[in-house]
Amino acid sequence: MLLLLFGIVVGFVALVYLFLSWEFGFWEKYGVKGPKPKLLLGNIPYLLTKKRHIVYNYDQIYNDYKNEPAIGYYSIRTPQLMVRDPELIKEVLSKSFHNFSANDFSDTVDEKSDPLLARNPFSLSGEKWKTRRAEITPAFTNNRIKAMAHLMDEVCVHMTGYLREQAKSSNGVTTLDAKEVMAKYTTDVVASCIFAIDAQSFVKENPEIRQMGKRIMNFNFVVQLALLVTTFCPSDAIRYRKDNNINRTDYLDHLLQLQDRKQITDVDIAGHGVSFFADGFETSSIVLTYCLYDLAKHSSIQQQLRETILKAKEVGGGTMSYEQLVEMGLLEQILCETMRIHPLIAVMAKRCTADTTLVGPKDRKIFVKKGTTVVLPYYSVSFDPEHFSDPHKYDPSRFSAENGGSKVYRERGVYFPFGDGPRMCLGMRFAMTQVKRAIVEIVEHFSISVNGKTIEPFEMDPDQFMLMPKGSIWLDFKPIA
Ligand code: HEM
Repeated sequence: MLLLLFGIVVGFVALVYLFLSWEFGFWEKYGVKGPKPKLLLGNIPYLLTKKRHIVYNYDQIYNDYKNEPAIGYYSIRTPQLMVRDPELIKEVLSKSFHNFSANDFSDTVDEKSDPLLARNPFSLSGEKWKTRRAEITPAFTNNRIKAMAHLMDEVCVHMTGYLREQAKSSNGVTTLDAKEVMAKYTTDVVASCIFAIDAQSFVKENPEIRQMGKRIMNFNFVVQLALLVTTFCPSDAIRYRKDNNINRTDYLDHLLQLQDRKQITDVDIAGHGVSFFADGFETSSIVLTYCLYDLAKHSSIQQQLRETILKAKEVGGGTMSYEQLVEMGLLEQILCETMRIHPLIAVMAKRCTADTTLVGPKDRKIFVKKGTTVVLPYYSVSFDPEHFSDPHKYDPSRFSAENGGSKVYRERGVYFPFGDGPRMCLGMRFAMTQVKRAIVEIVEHFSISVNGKTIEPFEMDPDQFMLMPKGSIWLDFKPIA
């Protein structure tokens, strides 16, 4: 009896072992080099142990295989491919898009249990993705964003008032978690642009919509999005606008026109609204936080930007036009460098949608099987001295017009903060506008410096999907008289 029990246990352990290690010869079979995986953990141990952020595992793999165009590794037990060569990165994002048209987690969202997230282009593939993307693309034209710019102005007034108040009650300088302040700003802008509501993040102590936003970023989507929608469902806004014949050139207006033309449902509208909210506020607030941090660290660049802003306003007769804002060269360079030196994500993960062979330098052939996850190591590429000289140095001038702007790096396949190709970020123009508007507002009215509460050098927080340092970023805001 004891022997039988022993046999069952040994058999079970052997089965588990086989299950976990079955695929471990995969990359060797296809002649793709890569690190030896560990049982249970594969090559991304931080995924399970959470000792550090997974970005450090990916970065190690990237740097250990400098001469390989692509590296085969294992996520727990699953073979995945890291594409390292910039030409191949371009191939995956653009040239061979038909073979890599899905995001890694596309189609994992169930439309029945999560009808709203299932309408986000980010989580779709194939025809459904095409349809949803086509539905909202016209909402992000230059004219539509220009028409929404005054909503950003309104939020900026609230933000400046809030920061001034905070400074007044703290002897002239206020120390704040910059990420929290920037999230208030982007939440209010996005809520105003989608639902035409004033979320009052700078007024209320604990605004409901900020609470929802925080929970959305905890990835407990099903419950949270339902909550968000029941609280802020645009149905009331839709009914009100229809009943009162109100026309505003905002996102909701675009969706209502779409409903007239294409018979989409209220749930479709809510889905698009929630997508905009989820995609729109967190990403931009992190970029904003990092940009303020860089300016706080480099006071001469901060001052140079302040002078540029004041000059532009002088030319504009005391105000800055939308065109002046989006075309301000120095601000563009500063933001490009922020998005390089502080990547938001470790890797961009795509799924191979048809068996294909990538051809690397020296005619190196890499077979990619349908279903394989292919990651593009944005973080590591950004710090690769082969692509960016002195990569850890903050230097906005590398993106100056004389040096060819961001275009040169994009064309080389080494700079893609918004992705590239047919799935490139839909909200890029909107994001850049809301980020630029807030930077201009703060730099014009406040002198900013890094507070000692910020833990440096940064160690990325393993509990967050997007790259944010542990303890957040704390800045001192001092009003300029
Ligand atoms: C600075 C802020 C932002 C950054 C850095 C950013 C970055 C990205 C990236 C890297 C992707 C993946 C691209 C790819 O798969 O090739 C993406 C996709 C997307 N982004 Fe953004 N994003 C930002 C802001 C926004 C905003 C404000 C919105 C909407 C209001 C938005 C909407 C989307 C959508 C809908 C997709 C999915 C596109 C598709 O799969 O077809 N993003 N974004």
